[in-house]
Amino acid sequence: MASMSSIFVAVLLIAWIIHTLWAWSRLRHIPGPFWTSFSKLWQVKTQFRGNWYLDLKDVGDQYGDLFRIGPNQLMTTDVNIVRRMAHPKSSYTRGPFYQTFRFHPTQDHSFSLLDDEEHIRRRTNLGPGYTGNAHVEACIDRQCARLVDLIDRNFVSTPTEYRPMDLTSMSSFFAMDCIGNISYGGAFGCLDEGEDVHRFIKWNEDFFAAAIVIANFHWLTKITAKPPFNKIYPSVHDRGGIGKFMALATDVVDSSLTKSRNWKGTLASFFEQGVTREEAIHELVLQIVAGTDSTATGIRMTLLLLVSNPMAYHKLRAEIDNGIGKGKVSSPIKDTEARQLPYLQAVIKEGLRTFPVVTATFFKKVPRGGDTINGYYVPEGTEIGHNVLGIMRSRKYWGDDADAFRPERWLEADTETAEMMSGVLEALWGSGRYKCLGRVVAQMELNKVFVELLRRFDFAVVNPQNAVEILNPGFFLMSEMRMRVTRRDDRPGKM
Ligand code: HEM
Repeated sequence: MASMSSIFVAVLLIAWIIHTLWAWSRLRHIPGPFWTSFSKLWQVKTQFRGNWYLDLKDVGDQYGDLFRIGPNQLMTTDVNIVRRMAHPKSSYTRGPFYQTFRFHPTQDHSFSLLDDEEHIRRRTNLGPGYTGNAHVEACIDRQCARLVDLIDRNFVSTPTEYRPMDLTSMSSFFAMDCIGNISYGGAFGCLDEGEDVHRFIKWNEDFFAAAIVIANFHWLTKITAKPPFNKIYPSVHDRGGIGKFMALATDVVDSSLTKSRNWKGTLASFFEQGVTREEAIHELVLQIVAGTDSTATGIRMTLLLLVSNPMAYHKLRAEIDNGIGKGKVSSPIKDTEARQLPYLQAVIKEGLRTFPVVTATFFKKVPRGGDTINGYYVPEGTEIGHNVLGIMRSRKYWGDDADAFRPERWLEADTETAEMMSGVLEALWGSGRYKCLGRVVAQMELNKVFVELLRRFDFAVVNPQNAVEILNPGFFLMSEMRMRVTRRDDRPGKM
């Protein structure tokens, strides 16, 4: 007679088979690689290979605008679906993916909140703290000056001296110090000697490698939130990584609340809008994670694309020099002036389009009653994510040269096409009620940094055959982007 344990195992196996077949049949009419209907193995495999964004695009190219990548998970390459899911009146909700990005087992920041009502309330209160005001502009100007100074001191090569610069870390230091100055009351000091002072980059690599796997299996998020597993969360006692930023944020928020320091900017606005102490702390920590590598990737990859496209590089330099000559570009350039430089704006857009810097799934959940998308019925509870690289390289939106970095496309387009293109590119920042809160801050950084660098320096890639190391388990992890930097002898008004 079979033992109780073997009966138990058999029941479990049968239950698993029935569940798997049920999951397969719910979405069997939606195209996608066959095995993705039964398990998340494809996702895990491609994430571990660090090839997520490229593999996802390949699958999208093969299977169309709505395709399956897991038993309950679809991806879309259609910008209208991204907008529809995020529309203020839509009943779609965030998928469990978001909760994995909590930095505390029980406390949420705006990005990790699953409760939509609470998320809208939080965004309404936080929103004014993310505007690009004079305080933000002054902070970014200061960090541009410090970046220039660091390059001047440590990384200028001459015919007799070779001092290569790793642009991956330098761009991260710049973005991190901008946030420090804007929200924490002072830069963290990364740009002082070119050091990851609070070891964020190392933490980021480890965190994302683990978080992406956990995000695939939401039950792990629930387990890790409970003792004893909750020890894996960062703590204010950590000497580096995000725990250190939590300690800094706590200090800043507490001293601001007790008015022992008179903070301007982000925190002042948060408190005016009724953001609580805990909410403010976790939001400041989120800013480091959401606002460092995203913007830094935009800076480094756009610069790489420019350096690899001499015509675009020289056109941009000429526009900057000309603007300086005509008194239309101050030192440092004002945000309002940068917006009036058409080629600069085209370069920034084209850089973000050709190399979209944020490639996470951002899964949303289909509401009660299901939805019909592009003729396919999609049952409620199905998760749908953004195929960002697919959207930004789709021939449907960008034409046959979608893969090429060509800033001119933004200047050649007629008004209607240019509006369509800008609208599609906007999806890079998410959409509607989920849209990036830091968009204005990031844009201001991009508006300034290229001008401040290119007016003084020239850049050349050291290893064109392997210009940068890229791993993408869902987010970009980059290293080793060596640049040879030289001082411009022909710089306008030699500063
Ligand atoms: C090029 C730079 C950036 C890009 C492309 C980008 C993109 C995004 C995207 C795609 C989302 C999520 C959208 C969704 O859930 O559907 C997001 C969320 C967010 N980002 Fe950014 N981001 C950038 C820079 C920044 C910066 C500099 C900050 C902070 C200063 C920031 C703060 C945030 C926050 C707080 C959220 C959560 C918004 C919410 O909860 O609704 N981001 N960002």
